[in-house]
Amino acid sequence: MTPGIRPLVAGNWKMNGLGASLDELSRIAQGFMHGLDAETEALICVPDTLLSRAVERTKGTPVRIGAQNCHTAESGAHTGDVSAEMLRDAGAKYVIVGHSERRTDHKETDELVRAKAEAAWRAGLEAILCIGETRDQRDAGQALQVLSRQVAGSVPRTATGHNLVLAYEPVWAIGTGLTPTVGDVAAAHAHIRGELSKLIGDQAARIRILYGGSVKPSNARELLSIENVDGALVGGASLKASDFLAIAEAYQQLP
Ligand SMILES: O=C[C@H](O)COP(=O)(O)O
Repeated sequence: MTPGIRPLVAGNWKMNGLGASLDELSRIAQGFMHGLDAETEALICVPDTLLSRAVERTKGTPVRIGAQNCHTAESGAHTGDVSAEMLRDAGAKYVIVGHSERRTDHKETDELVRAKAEAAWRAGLEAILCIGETRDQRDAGQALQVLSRQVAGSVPRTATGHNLVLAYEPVWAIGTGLTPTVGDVAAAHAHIRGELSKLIGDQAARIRILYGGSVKPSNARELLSIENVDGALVGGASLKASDFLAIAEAYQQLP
């Protein structure tokens, strides 16, 4: 946790969820309506096909809806792509950019990720920008170096605490049940804050840095209590309302 920063617990449904999964979303929204601390911001990033319906389901609740990717252009001849403006039009408030699955599957570079963050801002969305090292990079002792390169290459210099959230997701921890040690998470987050500070100065202290990678109810409290961890980006466990709510509750119970 970082004093003075509102924590964010965000779910990323990835390419999961048909209409029926909106019932889980309704349960999440109910959980935040009744009993969960309003100090913790809640967000679910759904597939584009569910955006409008998800916004409808969460209307009047504290849960916000986001998307998982956007094109850099506002409109044009880009078959199959969706612009940040279109996501905003459908009711999204956030968009994830540079998730490692997109960096790998679609060969997204730091430069492209930076352009997507800027496209998100042009449309009035907040960007959740993902960075993180692979297993090989960690084993080679290059994790912090990789994070430095990704921050310098993909974070626009106009980033502020109002338009950017950073997510540290070690690639090897995503969907594997593995997590870094508390010491490694603390070192990575402190390093990211330092690199942000070199890039954007004082605003670095205002930017939320989420941890992502196999967050579940049983490890949420430990992970979320680490210094400079300002919330979580949750994949698999965000598909089940009871798990997602338990993760958010873990945050609420921190001293
Ligand atoms: O965006 C979320 C992350 O990729 C984490 O996924 P996971 O919680 O299933 O490991």
